[in-house]
Amino acid sequence: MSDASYRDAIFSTPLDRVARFSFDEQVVACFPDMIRRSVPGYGQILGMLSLIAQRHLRHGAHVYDLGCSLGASGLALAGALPPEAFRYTGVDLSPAMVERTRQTFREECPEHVMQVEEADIRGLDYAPSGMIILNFTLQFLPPEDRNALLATLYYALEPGGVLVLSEKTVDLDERDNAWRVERYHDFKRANGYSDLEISQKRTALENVLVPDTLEAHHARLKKAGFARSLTWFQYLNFASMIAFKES
Ligand SMILES: C[S@@+](CC[C@H](N)C(=O)[O-])C[C@H]1O[C@@H](n2cnc3c(N)ncnc32)[C@H](O)[C@@H]1O
Ligand SMILES: O=C(O)C(=O)C[C@]1(C(=O)O)C=C[C@@H](O)C=C1
Repeated sequence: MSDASYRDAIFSTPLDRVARFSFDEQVVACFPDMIRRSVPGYGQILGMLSLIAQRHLRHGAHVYDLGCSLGASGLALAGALPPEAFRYTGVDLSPAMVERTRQTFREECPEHVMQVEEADIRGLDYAPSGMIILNFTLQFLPPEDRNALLATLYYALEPGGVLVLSEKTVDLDERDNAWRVERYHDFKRANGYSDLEISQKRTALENVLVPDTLEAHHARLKKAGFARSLTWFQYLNFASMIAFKES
């Protein structure tokens, strides 16, 4: 079955050398379990994406899901909106993710228009769209590439379009940051991860997932052209923002 998922045990045994985190086949095989146990509020964010689409999306508009992984956002939209309500393009750089997601969409929502492209989101020729989703993807781009991508996305959005940006975040204040990170590690422990798994994953993500502050995100969105953006969800050091293109 295409949605079969194994329990994430990637960092459960001591590794001589912890390699940089990458979205390879090992991660793909346990990704649904990994993201559900590692991202506070992940399910709630997915649920809200379809409510946001129902409110903001022009009938029949195009939706991009950038860094779509296994297409969870696409499945959420297809579960809530009829086939004629939107056309979806998921984009991901990982061949293993793309292959599996194409199969999932064929099996789970054959009536909906669901495309998946294997590409780098920094080099795409974007079609006009009503909604663009960046669900925990911008954090994996080199920081120097983030402004240009958001400016491109601003131009790709139709008037009245929305960008939803979910990210792991940091606090400028060291004590606040430490408190959030410690409670995040408690959250992971409560979800069955050991101290070894938490620490080895942290090492693997160093300089791979580079988080920004919420203030930096909103400033970047403004610079990209969005006159208005707000944080609609926050749970510890994970947040989701929405930015509006004026109609
Ligand atoms: C944390 S996952 C995203 C989770 C997914 N959006 C969800 O909601 O389930 C980040 C994804 O971004 C993809 N990615 C990272 N850099 C990328 C790039 N430059 N272009 C396209 N995809 C990229 C990775 O392959 C990975 O699948
Ligand atoms: O496990 C962590 O520390 C995370 O930051 C979670 C996180 C993410 O935020 O993208 C990191 C890598 C995987 O893609 C899934 C979730």
